[in-house]
Order: sequence, then structure tokens, then C-alpha cells
Amino acid sequence: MDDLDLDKLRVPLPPLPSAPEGFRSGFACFVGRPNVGKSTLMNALVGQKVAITSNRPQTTRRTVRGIVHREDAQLIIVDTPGLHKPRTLLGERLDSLVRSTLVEVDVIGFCIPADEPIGRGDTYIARELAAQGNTPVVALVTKADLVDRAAVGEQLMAVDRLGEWADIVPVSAESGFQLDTAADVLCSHLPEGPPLYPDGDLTDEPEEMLVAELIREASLEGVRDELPHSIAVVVDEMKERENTRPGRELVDIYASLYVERPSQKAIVIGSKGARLRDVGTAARKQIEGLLGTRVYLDLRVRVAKDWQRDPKQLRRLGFDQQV
Ligand SMILES: Nc1nc2c(ncn2[C@@H]2O[C@H](COP(=O)(O)OP(=O)(O)OP(=O)(O)O)[C@@H](O)[C@H]2O)c(=O)[nH]1
Repeated sequence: MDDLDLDKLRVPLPPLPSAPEGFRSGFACFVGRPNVGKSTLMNALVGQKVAITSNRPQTTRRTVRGIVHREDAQLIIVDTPGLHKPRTLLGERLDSLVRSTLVEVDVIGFCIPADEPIGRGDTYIARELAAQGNTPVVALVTKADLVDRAAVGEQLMAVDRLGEWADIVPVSAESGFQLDTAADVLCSHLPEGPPLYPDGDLTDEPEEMLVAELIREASLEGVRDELPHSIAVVVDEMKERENTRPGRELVDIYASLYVERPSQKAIVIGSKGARLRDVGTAARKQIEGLLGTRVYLDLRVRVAKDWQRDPKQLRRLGFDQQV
């Protein structure tokens, strides 16, 4: 047999999208304790909800990428689960997920809320960040709308004492205060290069994943104590209904909401199914907004016993690659 002519096998690469002189592109990652406002800040910078949020700590379980398009830069923000001392297998996997993300980004945004004193959790993360190497860290003092100017000033000084930061920026996702400045500062640390995602893309999350997250977000509303941690959502099937009239398109979604114990199932379903109906209605509205069509949502509650601690269950619920 003739020798292979490698040059003939080489497939030409598509040309890279062109970019104006000095255009920057790259990745930022937000880290911080649970509930400090990382996901809300990412959504505010992207300008659309690409990650779910709630007032429950540890809402974020996966890394979600949100894309900020600007004239001079494209900033891809990687939102990570809050860092904390792990107590369950899920917690451990979340932590290692954050650590592996840190080494891949161009700049790290360390989120510390303006309205809470700096605590052991922040010191723990500051130490981890100091040990991570050369990636610049921008300290973002979040929720600045919740306190007065003097308190913001004091928090900035306390954050300054906490470590070595490339910059410190107070910001509020809620009021929009300093959002542009935060984006400017983060972008200034990106390398020069063409955009990495097409114009208009706001996230690289698969649609089914966004749908599952919106259902989980709706289910967190009004539940207490440990229950939020026990809820996982999987979209079993999602397809356009056939033979609908033009303008009346409909997407059928079948999803399962997993809890860890039968007693939790009863809470989620509520008296005569009332709670589950409310969750379904709230989630459906959000999903319709996301997909831009009408949605039929079939939501089942199932028990996956102690799934947070069970490797097999974690795999089944999609946490093996994601987390
Ligand atoms: N007032 C105010 N509240 C905020 C702001 N940013 C976030 N919050 C609230 O803080 C809570 C937590 O926000 P998240 O964005 O879910 O926090 P997170 O850090 O991503 O949380 P984890 O997923 O637990 O890591 C939510 O109730 C938000 O509405 C802000 O700028 N101002």
C-alpha cells in the first residue's frame, strides 16, 4: 500500500471570525460562598437569565456559561457552585468542579457581599485563591444596594486586607450600580483575540438543561430547611407537538422532580396537589419565555432515596459529567 499522504487528509479549518483591532475574548469565573449573588450578577451582566437564582444557599450545582457581548470584547462568564466545606458526595463533587474551573479561566471574580461581615468562608476561599497560581483575581463586592456608601467603603477596605487583588469593584446586580465598570475591569484581563461564540448566543447550556433548571427554581420557592438540597430535576422528554396550527405551536415537556424521601414527596406535591400545580404553572411561564412557544408541562415527583450520597443515583441524575 502507498504511504499515506497526510497533506491530502488535512481538512482546512474554517476561518476564524474577524474582530476589530484590540478585541479581547476569554473566560471569567465567579467564585464565592453560597448565596453571595454570583448567578444574579452573571445574569445581570449577560442581560438575560441564563442561571437560576434563589435565596437558598447552594442553588447552583453546575457550571453555567453566560456570554457578554460588547463592542470591544466577548466575556464568557463561568458561574460555579458556591464554595463551602463539603458534607455530602454532591458537595465534594461541586467543590472539585470549582477547583478545576479556576485553572482554566483568564480572570477570577471573587464575590463577597457588601451586607455581611467577612467570615471564615471568605478567608478560606481567599487562601485557596492565593494558592491557585497566576490568574488575576478581581474582588467583586456584591449587593452594594443593600448598605449605605460608608458601609460599602468599609467593606472595600476589609476586602483589601483579605488578599492580593488585581482590582476591587463594588457592584449591584439589583440596581445596576457599576455593572459596566465590573465588565470593563473583567474584560481588561482577557487576552486579545476574536469572539469565541457567535453574536447573539447568550449561553452554551443545552435547552433541556435550562428547562430543568427553571423547574428546579420554581420548586425552591417556599420550601424550607434541607428540602432545597434534596431536589433534582431531569427532563425526560421534550418535543414539538405535531400537527398544530400555525401560530399555535406547542412543546410537550415531560419532567421528573426527584426528592430523597417519601415525606419530601408529600411536601412537594402539597395538599391535593396544590403546591405541585403552582410549581408547574410558575415553571411553565418561565419556560414559555425561554422557548418563545406555548408549553405543555407534565411534572412527576419521584423518590430517589438519598441521591446526594449515592454515586449511582448521582450518575442517573446527570451529575457525573456536570459535577
Ligand atoms: N439586594 C440584592 N440582592 C441580591 C443581589 N444579587 C443577588 N441577590 C440576592 O441574593 C440571593 C442569592 O443570589 P444568587 O445569585 O442565587 O447567589 P449565588 O452566589 O449564585 O448562590 P449559590 O448558587 O448558592 O452559590 C438571591 O435571593 C438574590 O436575589 C443584589 O445585587 N442586590
